[in-house]
Amino acid sequence: MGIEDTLEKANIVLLDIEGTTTSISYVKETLFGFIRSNLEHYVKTHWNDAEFQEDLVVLKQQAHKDKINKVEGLIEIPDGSIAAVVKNVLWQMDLDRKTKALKQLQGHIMHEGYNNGELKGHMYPDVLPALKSWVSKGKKLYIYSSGSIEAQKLLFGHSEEGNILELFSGHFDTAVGGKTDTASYMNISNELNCRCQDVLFLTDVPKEARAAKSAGMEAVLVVREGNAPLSEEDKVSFSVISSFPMLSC
Ligand SMILES: CSCCC(=O)C(=O)COP(=O)(O)O
Ligand SMILES: [Mg+2]
Repeated sequence: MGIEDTLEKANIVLLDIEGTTTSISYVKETLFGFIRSNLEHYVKTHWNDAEFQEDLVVLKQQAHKDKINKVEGLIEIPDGSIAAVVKNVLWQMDLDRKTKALKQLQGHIMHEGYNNGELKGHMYPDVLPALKSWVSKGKKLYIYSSGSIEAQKLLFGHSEEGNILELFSGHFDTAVGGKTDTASYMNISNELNCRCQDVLFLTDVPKEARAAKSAGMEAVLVVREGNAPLSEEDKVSFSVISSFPMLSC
């Protein structure tokens, strides 16, 4: 099967963000840099907000789980300690953890940056024209990212190219499961009421591509400047593209 047939066969395109639509440096340096710089101030000024109190409950639940699992380096969160919350979040960010607790709070902190114009979601220049063309051909587009659905909507709702949310038919985050778990892709196909074979998943991470493929989806690896290099085995196992139009007929 040629690479163009891969897109032709799929009714649904499921897209990863970091390393696929958007540079890793935007996520790691700009977005996470904004969160690191604003974290302490955010925690202090939102401490009594209902939304932050909910985030705190989830952070504490995660810390409790980490304690039971003897996670190395864990920063515990005693009641009322702003400093411990900040340290715990920075520790999780240093490890690039994908916990619900971290991603939920990150989404809430970045909200302010997108709303005041300090943050604009990065997209590679080939992404928007390709997405428009795929939608015009009847494809349905969905996002699946470790970033919370709220963070996904902020990025594409305040992108460098404007609000492009209308191109997407829906969003998934780790509420359906982790991105390297096969079951997550089955959960997505169940939620979309489609067969896994109808879905093409685009990602930069071979483990995610393997999980999607094990579920029965088609998966294509995306290489972008700054992404981790692919192994020879990955290059043999998957089609590899360096820009989205490489999939279009
Ligand atoms: C939605 S923007 C923030 C992305 C993020 O938090 C992250 O961990 C990247 O995850 P992805 O699954 O898009 O590689
Ligand atoms: Mg990625």
